[in-house]
Amino acid sequence: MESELSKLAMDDKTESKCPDFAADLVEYQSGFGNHFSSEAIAGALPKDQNNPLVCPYGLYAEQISGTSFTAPRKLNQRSWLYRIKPSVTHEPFKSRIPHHEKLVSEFNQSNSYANPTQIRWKPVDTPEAPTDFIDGIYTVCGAGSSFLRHGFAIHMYTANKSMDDCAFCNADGDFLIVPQKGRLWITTECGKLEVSPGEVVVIPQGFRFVVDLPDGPSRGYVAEVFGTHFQLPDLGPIGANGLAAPRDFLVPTAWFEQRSCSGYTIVQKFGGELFTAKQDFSPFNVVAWHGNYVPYKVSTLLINHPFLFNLRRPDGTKFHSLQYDLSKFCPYNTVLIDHGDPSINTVLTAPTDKPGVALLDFVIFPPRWLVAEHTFRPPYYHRNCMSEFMGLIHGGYEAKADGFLPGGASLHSCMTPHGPDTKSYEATIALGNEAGPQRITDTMAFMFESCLVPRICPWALESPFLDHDYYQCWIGLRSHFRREATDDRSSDFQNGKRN
Ligand SMILES: O=C(O)Cc1cc(O)ccc1O
Ligand SMILES: [Fe+2]
Repeated sequence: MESELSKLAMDDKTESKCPDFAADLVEYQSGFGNHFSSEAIAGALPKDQNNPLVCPYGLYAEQISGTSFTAPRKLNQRSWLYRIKPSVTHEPFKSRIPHHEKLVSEFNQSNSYANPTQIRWKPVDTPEAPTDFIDGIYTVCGAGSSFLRHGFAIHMYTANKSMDDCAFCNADGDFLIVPQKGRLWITTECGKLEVSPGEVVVIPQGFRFVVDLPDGPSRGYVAEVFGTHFQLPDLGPIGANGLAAPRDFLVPTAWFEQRSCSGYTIVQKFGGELFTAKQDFSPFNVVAWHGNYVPYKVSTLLINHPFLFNLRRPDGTKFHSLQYDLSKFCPYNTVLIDHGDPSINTVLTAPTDKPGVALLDFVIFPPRWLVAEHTFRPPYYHRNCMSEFMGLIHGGYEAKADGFLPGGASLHSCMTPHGPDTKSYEATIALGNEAGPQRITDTMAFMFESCLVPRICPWALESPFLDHDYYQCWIGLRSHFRREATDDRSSDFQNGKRN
């Protein structure tokens, strides 16, 4: 056993930086909330105990706790990592220079604004200057505080370059990353994850990870939660099955490199600020691990549609469209009347202590059938005590005929009225009561919904991508009111002949 690791030590590489996911087939374990275990070298996991005096292969045992030691068993999350050197082997943390000015983890009047207006952003351009995932992530809005372990932040990222001999670690909260353009090759201490648009990945608080961009320019959304973790929603009367299935969540298998490098940098996000610490080896030196505190991904989304991204074939040549078949999420919907609340499409929820009140829900609007009778089928007009941030991964959104574009975003805060734009309203009414079953296709929108009221960061409000005309999309909604009693279900009424 010992000799296998010494052989690896002789293979000590200094040159390879971007792990070759294609050559090194990424393997996963499946399940949600399981107690997983994985060994890159057989026998590397200690038997019968977590921290023996001497671990197999001379590895160090290190625990990472995602909940307090004393959290109730059903909520308790921790993993044991068996690594070549412990994480502590680094120089002191220093404030990162140049400073990253656009990350916030404690929202207050000094760094963000209250604004009840309906807000929409156009998709941002990919940067021209070399920008990696860390440089390219910026906070749009959020509420609460990472210091007080209650709150959330919504970030977006746009990047064009892989991270280079540097790993990110978010001490503030869990990241739920929703790529919109370009795959992410994410190396974590538990192993590798390949995440494509149409999939999402959760990197829990404290894990070190590297983001490589195999397709070049990349863009997406990130929800960060402080003081809690994502879980699957209860299914209530739906029953034991439906929505996101536990077995569709994929967790990495152990992967390590024993690579010494003169100035490996750990970039730690702590209280929204970035700190760096140098070490002389790759932090991806975990030979085996076990536990239930782990990064994971899920293909929640999408049914057979082409994505227009720059992807590479196995032979290295580029192609520009890829057919994903990711019909994993199992949507439920109304089958007779009325538009159901969007909570029916919750993929993951980060709870608060109040039953049924989410710190942050991740909800999707996937392709599906609409069959409701004499019903206004698009999302209803509404005001919500929860706040709704929306993004669009692909295609169009049923409530917005124009202006809500893939890679763009919108924010409808607590009690801010919103709903279908004029064009979507008129088109729906024109279809009338006789509309048969309709299949919504070519779409994947999502919502981060929170019970906390977000404050908005100045750069998001001053962004050149802010859509100043957003309100116009509702201005054309005209009154259809008439005093005579009408039969709401008559096709005349539905056909808009009432004025
Ligand atoms: O505002 C939105 O577009 C999101 C949304 C969708 C829906 O189907 C019902 C309510 C809701 O807030
Ligand atoms: Fe809404």
